[in-house]
Amino acid sequence: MNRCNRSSSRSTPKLADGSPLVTPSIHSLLDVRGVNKRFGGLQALSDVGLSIQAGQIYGLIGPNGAGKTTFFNVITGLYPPDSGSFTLDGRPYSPRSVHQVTDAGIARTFQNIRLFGSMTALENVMVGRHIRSRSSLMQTVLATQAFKASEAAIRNKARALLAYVGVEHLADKVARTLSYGDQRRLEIARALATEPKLLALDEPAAGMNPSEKATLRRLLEQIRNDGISILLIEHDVKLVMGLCDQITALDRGREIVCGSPEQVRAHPEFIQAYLGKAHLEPTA
Ligand SMILES: Nc1ncnc2c1ncn2[C@@H]1O[C@H](COP(=O)(O)OP(=O)(O)OP(=O)(O)O)[C@@H](O)[C@H]1O
Repeated sequence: MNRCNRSSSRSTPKLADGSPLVTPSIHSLLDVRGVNKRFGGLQALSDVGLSIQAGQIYGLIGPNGAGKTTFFNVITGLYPPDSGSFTLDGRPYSPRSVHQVTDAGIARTFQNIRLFGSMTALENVMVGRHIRSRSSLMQTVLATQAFKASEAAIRNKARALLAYVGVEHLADKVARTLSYGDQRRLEIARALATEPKLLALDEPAAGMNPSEKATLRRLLEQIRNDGISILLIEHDVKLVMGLCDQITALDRGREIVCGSPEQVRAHPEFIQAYLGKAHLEPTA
């Protein structure tokens, strides 16, 4: 059962008279319940769920082998679940294929970066943008005025997205020559090009140095402030605790705790999963 407290832990900014700066639009964006997934004899997920409110950064954490990537892959259409129900933006949602997931409004990045290595940074983002292009095959073949205008718009939007994630100066560089941190940001730009409601990031800070992590954190906060919700798997607990509104911690395929960073940090099973039993035993 998903025991998560569904309200956001962050308070709405207030004006001097105490009224809210913006009218909070709290509604459930993604609701996932009762997901089970078995690989042969291994129960990788047991009755796992989560509820992401619009405007939240939601963290999925847990030790190695906890089931985070499996759950992510189920939500993003890579693995069919054995059971589970899904609602996105109030509508039933079937994550049956990557295309269906993108059309529904979820974009993702991968633990092992999956860029088109021999294409430029700009071309990589244009590929993501083409998914939203309205050009028909005939327009493409005939290279009509409408098609040319659409291509120019896609190029401009892709450039704007590179600027948004801070790598516009690398637009014409071949993707595989970019630094690790820049490749991760490029992957985020490509995912944003599909205009998602929810951006799902699998270990976005992996391999980053502290300064790259600080830049990433600012970027993710910016994306959230611009109205796109985020689900992230991340091993850097400090980053997750500082960034996320709500967190689910998994261990051995089941939810051990779900709540605000403070609630998760204080939970005995979370402490045990991360620090081992010794930490819980009272000192003499
Ligand atoms: N395709 C698969 N076939 C068989 N077993 C799998 C498959 N994918 C994952 N598993 C197993 O399911 C369990 C959960 O793995 P998963 O990768 O989801 O964990 P994780 O929490 O993402 O771990 P990590 O932090 O190391 O990436 C592990 O025991 C793993 O070996």
